[in-house]
Amino acid sequence: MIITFIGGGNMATAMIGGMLAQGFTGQEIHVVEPDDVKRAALGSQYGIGTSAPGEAIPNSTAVLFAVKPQQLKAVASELQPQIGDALVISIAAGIRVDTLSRFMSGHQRIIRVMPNTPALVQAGISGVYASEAVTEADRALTSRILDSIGEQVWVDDEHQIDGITAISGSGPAYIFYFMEALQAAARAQGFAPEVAHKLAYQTFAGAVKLALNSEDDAGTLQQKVTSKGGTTERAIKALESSEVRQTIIAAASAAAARSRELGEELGRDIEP
Ligand SMILES: NC(=O)C1=CN([C@@H]2O[C@H](COP(=O)(O)OP(=O)(O)OC[C@H]3O[C@@H](n4cnc5c(N)ncnc54)[C@H](O)[C@@H]3O)[C@@H](O)[C@H]2O)C=CC1
Ligand SMILES: O=C(O)[C@@H]1CCC=N1
Repeated sequence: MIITFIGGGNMATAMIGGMLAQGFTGQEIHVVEPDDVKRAALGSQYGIGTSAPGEAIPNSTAVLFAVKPQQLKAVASELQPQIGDALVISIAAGIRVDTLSRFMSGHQRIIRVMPNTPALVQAGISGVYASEAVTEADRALTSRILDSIGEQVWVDDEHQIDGITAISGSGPAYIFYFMEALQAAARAQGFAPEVAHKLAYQTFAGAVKLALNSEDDAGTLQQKVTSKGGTTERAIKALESSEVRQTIIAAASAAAARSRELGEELGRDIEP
C-alpha cells in the first residue's frame, strides 16, 4: 500500500507525522513537494519517499491532495493520467467533489476532508464526505488515516462540509482570538506578559480538560463558576450586553457563507 501526498506543507506534515505515530510505515507514504528544503526535511525526518512535481509518482492506493485550493486544478489535471482510478482524498478548502472530478476528467472515487490545525498535535477533528463511487475499503483507509490526527465526523450531505469548515476548520482561530483577548485583559490588570500568558493559557487548558471530563454540559459548567451576585455574573452580563454569543454564531455563519462562495468561485471557471 502507498499513500501519496501531493503537497508537503503544514497539513500534510501533520498528517504524515500522525500516520507514522499510529502504525503506518515510511514505505507506505510518499510525498510530492516542489520546495527542495521541505522535501529533503520530510524525507530525512520521516524516512518516507519524496519526489518533485513532474517526476513520476509511485503506483498509489490513494492520492491525497494537500495543496492550496487555487493550485488544485493545475495539479490534479496534470496528475490524473498517473492516478488512474485510485482513491483521491482532497483536503482543499472549498473545492467540491464534482469540481475536483471535472478537474480530473470525471474521476469518481473522491473523498473530501476538512481537517483542522490541531492535527499537528494529533488533536484535530475532520469533517468527511464521500462520493457515491467510494468503496467500503476506501472509507476504512480514510478513517484509519484520519484517526491518526484526531477525531472525525462523516456527513452524507456535502453542503455540511461548509458548516464543518465554519466550526472546526476555522474554529481554532476563534479560540486563539479569545485566548489572545484574555491575555490582553490580564495585561490590562497589570500583569507582566509572561504571567498574562500563563494565566490565560492555563485557564483555557484547565477549562477544556474539565469540560471533557465532566458529565455537565458547558452551560452548566459556566453556571457553576457563576456565583449569585459575584464577579463572574458581572462579567457574563457584560458579554451578554455586547451580544458576544450572537456574534460568535454570526461569525461562523459568515465563514460558512465564504466556504460556499469559494466553492462557487473555484468551480466557476470549469462550468460547461
Ligand atoms: N491551514 C488550515 O487550517 C487548513 C487547511 N486546509 C487545506 O489544506 C490545504 C493545504 O494547506 P496548508 O498545508 O496549510 O498549506 P501549505 O502552503 O503549508 O502547503 C501547501 C504545499 O503545497 C506545495 N505545492 C505547491 N505547488 C505544488 C505542486 N505543483 N505539487 C505539489 N505540491 C505543491 C507547497 O510548496 C506547499 O508546501 C489547503 O488546500 C487548505 O485549504 C484544510 C483545513 C484547515
Ligand atoms: O481559512 C481557510 O480558508 C482555511 C479553511 C479552514 C481553515 N483555514
